[in-house]
Amino acid sequence: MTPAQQSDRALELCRLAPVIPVIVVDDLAHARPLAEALVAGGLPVLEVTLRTECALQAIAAMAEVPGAVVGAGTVLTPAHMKAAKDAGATFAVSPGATPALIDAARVEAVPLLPGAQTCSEVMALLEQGYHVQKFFPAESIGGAGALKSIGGPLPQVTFCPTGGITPELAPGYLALANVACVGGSWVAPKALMQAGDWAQITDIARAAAGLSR
Ligand SMILES: O=C(O)C(=O)C[C@H](O)[C@H](O)COP(=O)(O)O
Repeated sequence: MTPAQQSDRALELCRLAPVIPVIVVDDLAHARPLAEALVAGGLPVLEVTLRTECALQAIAAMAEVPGAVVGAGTVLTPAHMKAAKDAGATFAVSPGATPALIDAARVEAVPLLPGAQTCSEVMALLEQGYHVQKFFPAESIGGAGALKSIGGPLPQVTFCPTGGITPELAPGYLALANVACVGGSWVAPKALMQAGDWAQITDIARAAAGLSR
């Protein structure tokens, strides 16, 4: 799968909803009800970060939820890429990109949404064929203003900004021509997961799914 084909698929996923939940699962028992709650609220594309012990099992559990499109986040190495694919992840997100990771995405045929911060990083990824990229950590590196400026010379790159984005900040990103969707953890708050308040998570997801772009 070429980088351009990976980005084509990433763009399809980004268009399914305005927000991709960035999920940290500490307790495997939360995986299925969380995925059900988010899908019910209108957010089908789920990024499960490989930051916890049970992340791979959580991906497998969520992948069984009807309507869920489950991918892995915090994919840093070829080993992560392979493990994520084996668990059932259908896409991978990374805060950055390395030659080894890009090679692994091609070998494993997993669409990668690679991260970039600077114009040079954006250009290097574009040179390889990645026309859809994650802009991370969005709020710390200039926010929507920076992304709008990058769109001047590089309008052919579409972004999923992530990092520090809140429901209040999301519309400013979604209004930009070079933003397809945003990523954020606010739709899967730890406290509500621990409380098992899936109904409230569905409400938060519904509000996020209703953001216009
Ligand atoms: O894990 C990764 O691959 C990352 O790049 C980091 C995440 O995108 C951010 O942690 C998003 O979290 P918030 O800033 O709370 O919305």
